Amino acid sequence: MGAADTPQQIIDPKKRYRAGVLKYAQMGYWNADYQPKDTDLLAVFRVTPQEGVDPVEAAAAVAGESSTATWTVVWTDRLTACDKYRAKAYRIDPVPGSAGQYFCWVAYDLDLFEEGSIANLAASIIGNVFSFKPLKACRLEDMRLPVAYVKTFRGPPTGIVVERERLEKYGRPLLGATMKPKLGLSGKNYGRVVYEALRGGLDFTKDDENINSQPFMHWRDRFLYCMEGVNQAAAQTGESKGHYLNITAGTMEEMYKRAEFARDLGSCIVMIDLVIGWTAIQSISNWCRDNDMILHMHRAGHGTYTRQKNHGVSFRVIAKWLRLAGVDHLHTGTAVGKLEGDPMTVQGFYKVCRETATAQDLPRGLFFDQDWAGIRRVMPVASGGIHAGQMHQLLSLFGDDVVLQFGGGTIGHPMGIQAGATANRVALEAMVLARNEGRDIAAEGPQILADAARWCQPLRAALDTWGEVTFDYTSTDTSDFVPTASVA
Ligand SMILES: O=C(COP(=O)(O)O)[C@H](O)[C@H](O)COP(=O)(O)O
Ligand SMILES: [Mg+2]
Repeated sequence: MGAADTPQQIIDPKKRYRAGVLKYAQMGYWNADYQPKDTDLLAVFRVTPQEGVDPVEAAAAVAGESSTATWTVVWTDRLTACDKYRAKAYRIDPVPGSAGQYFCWVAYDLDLFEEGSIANLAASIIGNVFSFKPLKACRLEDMRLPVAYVKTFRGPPTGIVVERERLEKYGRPLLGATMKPKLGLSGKNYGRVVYEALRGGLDFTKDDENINSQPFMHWRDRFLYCMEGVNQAAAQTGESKGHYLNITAGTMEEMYKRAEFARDLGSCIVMIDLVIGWTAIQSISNWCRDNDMILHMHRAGHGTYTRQKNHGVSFRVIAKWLRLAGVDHLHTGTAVGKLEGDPMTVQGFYKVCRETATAQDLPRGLFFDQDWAGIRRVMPVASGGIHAGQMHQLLSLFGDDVVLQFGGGTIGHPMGIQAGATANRVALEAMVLARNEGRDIAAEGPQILADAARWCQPLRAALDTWGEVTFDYTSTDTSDFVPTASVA
């Protein structure tokens, strides 16, 4: 679409390369006839042009500024294969229900990108364009990454299948807990909380995103006491257990040092925060691959740019990049808990993590088919304000391949941490059994939990304490999709 007088690409080289300023569409960054190639990277941006800026020109500007263009004609274009290297905006659609916003579709040639580098991809696609004055706002909604490009990444070092095999845990979600309070515990008390939670029935416990090496607990103390808790709980229960040791630090050298210590203590898993950056993520992923270590990713910081629909980067794009970069676990939302998460949108993130090929699914925010070309699958992590009383909702929404993580919902239990863990384990096993027996757990869930609580006092206490707790707020990040009536 676009106005009939939308500027078209100037073909005559004398006019096209004369010094001066042309519109981006005139420079060739808009081509409504372009047929994307299988090897192209495709992106959908949600663009809000400034008043008076033609949406087509806005789309062309996005294509231009995220590929080869600058604000004026440069003759040095002619020293390059510029027709190929120029990204092409090829389609725009008004966003349903949001006047003044447009979905702009852009195709990028594969040769614009270095193989195996998310840093390079990010610098191109989200490098400058989000500050561009003719746009009021801009959001990267989704990307299609061609198989040829996907194949240049190593992906998750472990993946869902191998993680389950290493842990010998099948047929149910895994259970975890984030340590609380987030900050302040000494190493010894912290290790005790880890032990209690694992002993009570959880598979994993976890450092919080901001636990590194503070004055109250240096990292080595944390690692030593946590592994003591892990080993004791594993020995007493006969189950494999783990604690995500957060190795996030100020330098890469320090992260490697902490990762090596975790390995030497026998930990099966280490953790990093998203804020360490793409290059650090890829480096530590390679280390995990070489050391048979599961890599847990906490998406700390993402909400600063993923949450608002009009500006930033959708988390589905971040999830795609993280799968390529190579993480084994990824926080992807709970839908029912304390943090942002529209159920359909969150299910879209889970599809990105877990499927071998992700089909277009507009109601879930997925604009493209995505072939993952054999790279391993990421275990999503549902965490943030969840409790045993929501078990039926969590299992219905997310199925088995997920870590359900209850921090406050384990440690805040009135009968103690072990009881909190037992409540979650019993709620989960009762719900999985009911589902496997063919019951409709979404509808019958509260009754299934109440029945299980009759012989499990910790579950009874959990339901009495938290059963009524809900976080019913309007989601900000929903897909803007309007189904079209089928023409019979
Ligand atoms: O500490 C917690 C949850 O604690 P609790 O279980 O006590 O609420 C995690 O940092 C959040 O899950 C992060 O959010 P997300 O998983 O959405 O990235
Ligand atoms: Mg946290």
